[in-house]
Amino acid sequence: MIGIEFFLIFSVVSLITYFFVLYWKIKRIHELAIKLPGHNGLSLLSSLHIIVTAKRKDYVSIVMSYVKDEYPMTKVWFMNKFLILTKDADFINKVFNSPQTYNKPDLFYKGFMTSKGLITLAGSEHKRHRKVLNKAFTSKMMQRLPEIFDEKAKKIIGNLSEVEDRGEFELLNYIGPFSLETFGKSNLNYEIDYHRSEILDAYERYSSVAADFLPYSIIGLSKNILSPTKLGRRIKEVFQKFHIYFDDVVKINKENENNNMVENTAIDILLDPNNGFTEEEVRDELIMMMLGAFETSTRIISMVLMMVGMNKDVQHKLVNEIEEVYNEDKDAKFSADFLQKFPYLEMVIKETMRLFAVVPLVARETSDEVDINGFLIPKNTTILISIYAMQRDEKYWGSDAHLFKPERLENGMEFPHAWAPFTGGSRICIGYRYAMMAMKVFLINFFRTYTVNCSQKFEDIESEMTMTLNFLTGYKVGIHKK
Ligand code: HEM
Repeated sequence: MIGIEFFLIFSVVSLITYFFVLYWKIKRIHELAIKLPGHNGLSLLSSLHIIVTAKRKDYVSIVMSYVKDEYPMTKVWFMNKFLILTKDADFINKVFNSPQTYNKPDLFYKGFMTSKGLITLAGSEHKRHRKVLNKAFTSKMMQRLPEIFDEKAKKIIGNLSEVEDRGEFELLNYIGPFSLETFGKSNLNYEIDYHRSEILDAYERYSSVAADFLPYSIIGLSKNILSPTKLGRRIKEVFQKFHIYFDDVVKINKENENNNMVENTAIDILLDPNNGFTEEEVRDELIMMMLGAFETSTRIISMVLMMVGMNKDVQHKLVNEIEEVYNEDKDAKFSADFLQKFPYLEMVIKETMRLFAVVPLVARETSDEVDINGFLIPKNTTILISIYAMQRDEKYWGSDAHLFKPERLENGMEFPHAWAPFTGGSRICIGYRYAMMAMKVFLINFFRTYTVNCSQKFEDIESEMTMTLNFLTGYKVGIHKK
């Protein structure tokens, strides 16, 4: 009897102590959180309710409904974890540039992705990797890219002849090879054959497990905890496939050390012993770079073709711009300078990326208390940045913010920080200029050969938000030879 009483008293005292320590730890966070503007936001119960009941396709509208216009942030409590959600351009710009908001939260990134690549690395390790890898993306390195992009674009456009004048077809199957094969040739010194490559199978499995894992990551679970479950085993299998593939790419590069196509590509830099990367770091960087490059570029090119296919006036203007440039010089070769001659094309791409932020939500974690535009944000706060909501905010883009109108960019942007599909600051996408160049080269080649039509109505597009934004309604267009 005494034993049970003692046990009960001990348990109650332990619980009280536990909650007291927890409370003490987060007291300061609470004190600061209360002073931040806005209503107190989501409680634990409402956060849980959303996570349990929401479908993936609802995530976009849920985020949109919680980023309020009247406040620069929405507060969310999850257990003892404090999060803020924001779409405020000035606030976001400061977050991208503050040393105290340099790191990523555990949420999705560390719990799921590989740990030694740029997307997840923290602090000085990230800085070291980034400084070295930046060398693969300098202006000098960019000069060799248009030729590779042009060769691959012409190959894909050749393949498109099998679907020309045959009604609408799914674009991703044709654009995917362009993004993946250019990535292989320019970053891995490796010719990937999209249709025969195991990497595609691994990638498709990855997309599916990443989406399934998302709700678990929000409640703080990592792939290690899930390892005994079916999902855990699927995740392990996907990463094993990536490892086998990239180990092979590394092996081939090492064997061909002396006859590399180009020096200083990403893989050359990673394998250079002077840079001191471990085997695991090399592999993780390659996986992350591929994940960063492939889906994003494929989706944006496809989205641009759909937008142009829906807007005859835009197509007319775009084709005119391209024809005028080539009328002046029929045999013009692609180069960074040459690509400057297509300002309307750039507007069309940027407007598509504004409406459809392919990475809709990014996150940072405060490593210390930090003043962001006059608001003191507590240490260990997760800042969720809704690029999607910011890029559709009427405050920055006017009452027609929800419409596709490349002309709005004619005289530059009134609020340049409100356009951030590659984010900003020191963790801005490393492939920003690479991606813009690749997309331009592909689209110029495309519009010299084909016209495009898309019967879908803009307002009927349904999107889902996982790690990237995806059109649930597909990416269908028809094409006609000019
Ligand atoms: C349209 C195409 C692309 C878009 C929209 C895009 C967007 C992004 C975004 C939003 C981030 C996250 C930055 C952050 O958390 O602040 C990112 C990071 C990254 N992207 Fe891209 N990306 C694209 C293409 C590429 C390409 C072509 C490559 C490689 C060749 C690439 C490699 C990376 C890497 C390695 C990172 C991590 C950078 C770091 O944390 O230092 N991306 N990208």
